[in-house]
Amino acid sequence: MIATDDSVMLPARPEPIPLAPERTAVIVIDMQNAYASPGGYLDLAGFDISGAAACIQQIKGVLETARSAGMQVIYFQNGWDDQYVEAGGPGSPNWWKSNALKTMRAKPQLQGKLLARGQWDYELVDELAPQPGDIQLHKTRYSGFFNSQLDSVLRSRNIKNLVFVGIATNVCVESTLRDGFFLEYFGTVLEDATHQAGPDFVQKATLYNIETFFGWVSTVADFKGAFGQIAPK
Ligand SMILES: NC(=O)N/C=C\C(=O)O
Repeated sequence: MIATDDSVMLPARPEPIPLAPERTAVIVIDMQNAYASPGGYLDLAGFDISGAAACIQQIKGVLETARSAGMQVIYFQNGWDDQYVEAGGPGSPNWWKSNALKTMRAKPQLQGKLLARGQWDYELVDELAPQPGDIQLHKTRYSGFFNSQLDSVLRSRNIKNLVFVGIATNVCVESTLRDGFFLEYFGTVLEDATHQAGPDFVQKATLYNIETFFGWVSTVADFKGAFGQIAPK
């Protein structure tokens, strides 16, 4: 952990973590209609997204606090070109495991609609529109570090700490936090600003994994409490 004069202690499990706002980014994972809106991919594929609306409101509060404290906000959007070339064909495990691709194969009327750039499903939810100064990145696989600009964007800004919010905790949030761990980033997830794809136990399992092996777990209230009074430099 890197504590500087500017660091603020964020209460977290398994222990508080020092975060200097200028060395910290909030990573907003895939808050697209696909993952957070009724009629989006996860909903159509049969996942319970009833917790997504609350998650959106929590993230909104986190981003207001982060921006006013001078933290970089980075949005990810997950998906592919409209021909799904970037999704990979049968030679890619993504072609076999992606529930979006599987749903479209089962329901051909959805072909071209799910997670395709230019479609409603791919767009960020209206409530979380990026603000000037925020960075928007695209990814084609679960990890935000894979084949993306994330690492260079962070290194060029001397950012070492990542605070994660978004959907889904057990897939893209966890994948990105884990890859960040291997690249020497300190990852913290705000548990009540995330939502899982699957039963409740997968949320618990992911938080256990993060807290025990890969990073830290905190809450929206603790994040706001720690950074709510800070003015940007
Ligand atoms: N954003 C995510 O966590 N995505 C999870 C599943 C998928 O994209 O198929």
